[in-house]
Amino acid sequence: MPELSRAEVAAWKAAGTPVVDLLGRAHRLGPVSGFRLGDRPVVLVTDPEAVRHVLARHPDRYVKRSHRMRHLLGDGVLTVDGPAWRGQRRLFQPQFTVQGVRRYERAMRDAVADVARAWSASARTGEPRDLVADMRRFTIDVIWRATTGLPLDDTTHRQLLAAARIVAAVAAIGPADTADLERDLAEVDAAAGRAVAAARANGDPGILDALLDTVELPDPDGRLVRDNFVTFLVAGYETTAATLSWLLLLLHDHPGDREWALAQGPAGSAARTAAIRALISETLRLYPAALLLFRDTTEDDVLAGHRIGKDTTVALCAYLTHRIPQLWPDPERFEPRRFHEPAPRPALGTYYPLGLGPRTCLGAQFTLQEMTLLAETLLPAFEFALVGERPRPAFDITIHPDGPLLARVSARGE
Ligand code: HEM
Repeated sequence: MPELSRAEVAAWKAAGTPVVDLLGRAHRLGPVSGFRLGDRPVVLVTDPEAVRHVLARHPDRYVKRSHRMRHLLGDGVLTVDGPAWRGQRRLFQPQFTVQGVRRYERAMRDAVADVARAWSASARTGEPRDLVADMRRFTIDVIWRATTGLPLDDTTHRQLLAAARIVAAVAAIGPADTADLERDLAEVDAAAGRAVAAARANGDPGILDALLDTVELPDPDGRLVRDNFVTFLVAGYETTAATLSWLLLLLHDHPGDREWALAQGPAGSAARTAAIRALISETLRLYPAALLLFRDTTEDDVLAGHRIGKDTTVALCAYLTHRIPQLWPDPERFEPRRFHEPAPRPALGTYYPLGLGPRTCLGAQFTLQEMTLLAETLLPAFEFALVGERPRPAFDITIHPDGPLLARVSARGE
């Protein structure tokens, strides 16, 4: 297998450039390539056939092992593997189908209405807003409401933002300050405790109900329900907020595409929804929020004609697959019509912002629905003009804007 030399990896480290540069160098060697991080061999996979092999055809040979986020997420559905994972996934699955997520639509619409109210107020005063902060608050609000039935209050918002600091600290290469980590964990746990209590008291259906009602997965100390609340928060808020921030920035730069989507049909029509979904799909192609998916091999295998040994770490990078010109002509261009009929659906393994195979994103329909509802409400009602510096992509655990997206919002009539 083609491999980056230790000298090339050392040169990348010395240059201090983002990890995506290292990945890009390895990717140029071939569709499956290797490099070493310290003593650890890593195989980078970007080729669609190999992506299918790892994620969809042989998930038993390529498994999730010890997760860096275990300290924060505990034994929730994202981190565990084997029978423990299967039991939780089976329990939650019905709530996250296209039908299942309809039960959270009111929570989502109420959260969208709060954003629209805040934007209307800013449109009247002309005060710029940070749209990244707005999208973060919105996505936390949706998860909070879908769990508890209550709107997000400022204390809870502040406490749950601590989860993002923990994720960043664990992902950072240097040693984290454990005192800060423990303090942040206590903040998250305080809010998680209130979420679970409110979920138990709430008569409406919520995302934790499957666990609260079950006898299949006993949870006497309430740990599993806490772990899954934090899992849904961490898996669902920064990823969705980053995607919505990129969507707003891309539409700011490509106003013609926004007008195209709105012109496909009147408000509430299936035709308009399909076009808005195409805007979202193309945003997820250019900025698939989860930068890398990791798996470990349980046995020797042959991947794209290369032998790889047991206990090798495999990293899949949708960001690089989504920019292969042979798969995606003119890949850097924002072109939502790639995802709009009569365009064919992308072949399996060429497009996987939400993963693939049995461990595909549990919240896929949930996130698509919340993003669509937000876009359907805000795009026809507001214009926004950037003020200040334009954020660039930061490549951490997620691909997110590296700073605020300051914009002046104004009302527009449809
Ligand atoms: C744009 C937003 C989102 C993106 C890009 C995204 C992406 C992903 C990806 C790529 C995976 C697969 C990870 C792997 O194979 O290793 C995943 C898994 C997961 N996601 Fe999402 N996600 C998003 C939103 C959400 C939301 C809103 C929720 C919850 C409400 C959620 C819950 C989960 C869970 C629980 C898993 C683990 C599933 C399992 O292992 O069985 N995600 N997500």
